[in-house]
Amino acid sequence: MVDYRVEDQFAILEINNPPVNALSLHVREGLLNGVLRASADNNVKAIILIGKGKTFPSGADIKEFSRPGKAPWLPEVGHTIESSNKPVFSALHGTALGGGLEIALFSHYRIAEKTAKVGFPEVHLGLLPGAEGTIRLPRLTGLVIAMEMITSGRQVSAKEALKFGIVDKVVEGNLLKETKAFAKSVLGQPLEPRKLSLCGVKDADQVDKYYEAALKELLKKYRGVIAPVSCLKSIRGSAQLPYKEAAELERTLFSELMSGAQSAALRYSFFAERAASRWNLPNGASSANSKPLTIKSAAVIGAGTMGSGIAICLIRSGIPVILVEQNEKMLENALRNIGYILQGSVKLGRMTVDQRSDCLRILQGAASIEKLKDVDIVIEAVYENLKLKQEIFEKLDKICKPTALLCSNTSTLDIDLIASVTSKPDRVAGTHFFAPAYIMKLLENIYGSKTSPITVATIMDLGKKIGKISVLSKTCDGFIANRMNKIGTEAAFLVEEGALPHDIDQVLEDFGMPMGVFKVSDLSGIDIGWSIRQEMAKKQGITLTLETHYVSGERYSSLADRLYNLGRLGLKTGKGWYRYNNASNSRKPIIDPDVTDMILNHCEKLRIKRRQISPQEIIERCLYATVNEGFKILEEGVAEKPEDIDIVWQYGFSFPRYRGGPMFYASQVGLKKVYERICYYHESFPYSKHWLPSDLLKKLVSHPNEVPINLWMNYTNSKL
Ligand SMILES: CC/C=C\CC(=O)SCCNC(=O)CCNC(=O)[C@H](O)C(C)(C)COP(=O)(O)OP(=O)(O)OC[C@H]1O[C@@H](n2cnc3c(N)ncnc32)[C@H](O)[C@@H]1OP(=O)(O)O
Repeated sequence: MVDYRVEDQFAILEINNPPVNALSLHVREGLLNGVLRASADNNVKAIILIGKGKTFPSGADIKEFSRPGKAPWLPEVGHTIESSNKPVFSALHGTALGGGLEIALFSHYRIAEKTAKVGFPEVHLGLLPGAEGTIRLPRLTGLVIAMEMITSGRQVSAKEALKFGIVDKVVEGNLLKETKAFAKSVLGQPLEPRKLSLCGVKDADQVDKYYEAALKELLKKYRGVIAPVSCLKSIRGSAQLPYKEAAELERTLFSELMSGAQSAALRYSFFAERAASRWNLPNGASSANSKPLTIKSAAVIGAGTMGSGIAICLIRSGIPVILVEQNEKMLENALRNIGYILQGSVKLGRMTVDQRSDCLRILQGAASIEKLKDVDIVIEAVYENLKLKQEIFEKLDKICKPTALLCSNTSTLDIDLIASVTSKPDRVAGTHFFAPAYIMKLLENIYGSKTSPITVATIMDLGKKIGKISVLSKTCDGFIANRMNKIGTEAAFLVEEGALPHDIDQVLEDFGMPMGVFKVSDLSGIDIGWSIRQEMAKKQGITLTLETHYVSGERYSSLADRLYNLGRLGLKTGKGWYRYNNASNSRKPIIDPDVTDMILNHCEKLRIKRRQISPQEIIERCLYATVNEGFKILEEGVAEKPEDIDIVWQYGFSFPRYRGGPMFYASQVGLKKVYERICYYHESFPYSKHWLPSDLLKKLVSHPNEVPINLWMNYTNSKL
């Protein structure tokens, strides 16, 4: 794991632990023994630590965090490095992160290859740099930079690292050769001034001022997240306490974070995100054995908000797009809007003026789909109507080249029904983007019963290329995301039973959702849900009224239909579940007594006796109903693994990452407890089939050993 050799009186300790040279036990042992051996060797003048392959260590081995660890610990290795009687040089390339950077900070000198990046990403794992990184970095950079880097987890370039004083030299070419050359230039110089444990923090007298300012920012930016504040406390300690005491404080704070629920969820999320990119189909095809096609050109059909957003994602990644829209005016508007949106990105510094021009150069509008015969992929994004989509796919089947992939941005419709009108159903799939498509990171890809592995591999790969997190779902009504989301349904029932919309929103926001369900509904428009409900009623041959309380034996709430009838369509009409001050163009929701009256009237008409509803019940009803559906989705193979579901929730519905996702959250609450509450709510609400307990959940609780491992999490010790 650490190869030791001596060259030109340099002991070279080459860390060899692919893929990222994580500081696993054997690496720590290798470093410790290597430094001791080199220090005792009279033929060695200096020691060089370097990573083999693509990077210097990118951190501690996160997998080790979930099991009892073994000494030597990183600080012990670090102090052995610092106290060596020979100068130690860390030669950085790739991503020198976390524990990797800490090892470098224990070294006496740091040389970085020009493209290297350094940083402390621990905060993304709900941790702090626990091998004295919070004590050492401020000694090099001063407090402000250390606070910014550690609390944000930002990776900085070699050039910036040089400016901040983190590295001593940036080199090009052969890193080892350049490091030796640098080492020769400083050999013989005293080591004491290079030992950070002996240095002070130069702006220590300003610490309270910097701490207060940074804390204020953090509390605003990371509501409910604890690690950034702990990072800050530890950095404050670095300035206020003697080195040893500061290191003890850091260790205490690190242990608290490590044993907490937030870090467990964030570490799980790190692996879940990577697991979601791996997929297996029931026929044995998988991401490991299927190669994607290269997509060189694309078309998007429909120039509405979704279509335009999808086009932006593609052109931003250099894929030329033909945007098809029959309505000329709409097409013109869409092309103009895309220009404005990209202009906004320029203003925000996310792209340059030239990059914007390059994007617009590869975008063209077209009024008909006849022009699409040469494109590699078509993404249809017209409104959610099966007949319309089938008509389009029938035409595409005749016009497009036989190898073209035909995809639909449907959010609910069965991919098999869409594919059935084509002669090449193996080339048909769903690519479900989330609004706004150019911002939201999730791409929910859907395969039908005839979708080929190549098609799946290509859309998953395309997602990665355009900067999305791709998750694969089997086709079904609503796929993973929309099928599972029961929050809106239960929230409406809770309002009928006694809660008010702002009570529910508050509880959900306190839980960590960025916005409550009723605020979201106002933002997207009350008419959207209304159309979906009307369409559903039409399909079932029923008429919905304001008194409808059951549909096909299922409980139904007509509260949102009442809002629609009152013309309260949400933010766009200045009134919805809340009121908005349109005069000042404010998007701030204001509690509206008219809505409360409307709710009370509704309950009176339907003779619903209202009661006090606790925050606990709101969370349980909204989340456990969703979790129950999640287990049904797993059971049916719609999602291959719970990680896929959690990633859909994090990136599609902004579920707080520090809670992992609904499935992980359930595992932390304890599946037995969740199951019992689901059974209780099923008894209480027999007319809501989403409370019918999932068989898989029942089995997990009663016979966990009979459940295949991929159906439960590999990374956690979930409580059963
Ligand atoms: C006392 C404690 C002291 C210190 C605490 C720490 O050091 S905590 C760890 C801090 N470091 C990090 O958080 C870095 C995490 N990794 C990354 O950000 C990226 O992996 C990285 C290094 C930028 C490389 O990105 P890339 O896109 O090239 O690869 P990918 O992310 O797909 O990772 C490749 C595989 O490596 C696994 N992996 C990455 N980092 C770690 C790690 N620190 N420990 C264990 N495993 C790691 C990752 O899961 C991938 O595995 P795979 O099986 O292929 O999914």
